[in-house]
Amino acid sequence: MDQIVNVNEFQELAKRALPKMYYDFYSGGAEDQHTLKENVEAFRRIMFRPRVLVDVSKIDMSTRILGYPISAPIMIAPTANHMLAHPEGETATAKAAAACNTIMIVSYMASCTIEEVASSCNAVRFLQIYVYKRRDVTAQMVKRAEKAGFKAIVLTVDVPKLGRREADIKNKMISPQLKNFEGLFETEVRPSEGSGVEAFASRAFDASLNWKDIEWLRSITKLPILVKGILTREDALKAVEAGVEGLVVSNHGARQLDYTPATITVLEEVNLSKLA
Ligand SMILES: Cc1cc2nc3c(=O)[nH]c(=O)nc-3n(C[C@H](O)[C@H](O)[C@H](O)COP(=O)(O)O)c2cc1C
Ligand SMILES: CCCCC(=O)C(=O)O
Repeated sequence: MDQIVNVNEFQELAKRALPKMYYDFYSGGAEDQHTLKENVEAFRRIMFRPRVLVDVSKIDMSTRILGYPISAPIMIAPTANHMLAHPEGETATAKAAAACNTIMIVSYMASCTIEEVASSCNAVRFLQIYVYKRRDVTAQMVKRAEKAGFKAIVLTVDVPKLGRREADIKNKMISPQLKNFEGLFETEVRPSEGSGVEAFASRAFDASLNWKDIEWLRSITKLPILVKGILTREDALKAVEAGVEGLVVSNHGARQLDYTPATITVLEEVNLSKLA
């Protein structure tokens, strides 16, 4: 770790350290993985236009998200199953967020419980949620997050069905039972063929989720609501109409629908300050 000088080097180290099934789950995209490549390539096409002889002896990149100060406009996106990579799981990620003065969005599919993450440090935390057909289970998670001092709910809206992740299908990827749902809901599914994560998602996720359900979410929580997975101006406008407190423009790291544009390329289209 001491030898790392470029963040991209982490990927090669992770490949060496992790079982193939888990490395493929973390690093893979859906279908042809066209959008996965585009997410990187589109960033590469953006070049700097440097201006010189400006006093940069003091730089302040801090900003605020929902009123919470963060040291730079970088937050931790919700990602499932951190314990597949490290025994401390999301509690270690939360400590890193606290050390960097940023916000962690804890995944609904986290390996550690909401309460474990909350008591590990004082990072500002939001909870990402999926909506299960068993709405009572989702409602319970939201209540637990409120009680544990989470500051917002991030509703991920781009998984009506799990993306077709071909590596997970080939590896017969199994995600171990998630502690948050112990005694409530079985999350470890072992199909005889294909991806256990996909089999779980099609059993659990509510594919009927739609804009009206923002009202349902509003009725069960006082926390601010962010919608994650917007890629078009039309949907950004609908989210504003639905009265949410924020949007996360995202193609889910190319893990959902393939052949969507790279997220960075739609930011301008979705720019809220330009929405009329
Ligand atoms: C291994 C992995 C697991 C993920 N799990 C979740 C998840 O549980 N919930 C979610 O909303 N997004 C999940 N994502 C998507 C990320 O939150 C994020 O959208 C993606 O890494 C791309 O970043 P961007 O949205 O900032 O472009 C996951 C991504 C990866 C790589
Ligand atoms: C069953 C959902 C898995 C978490 C997720 O959102 C992802 O892997 O992208």
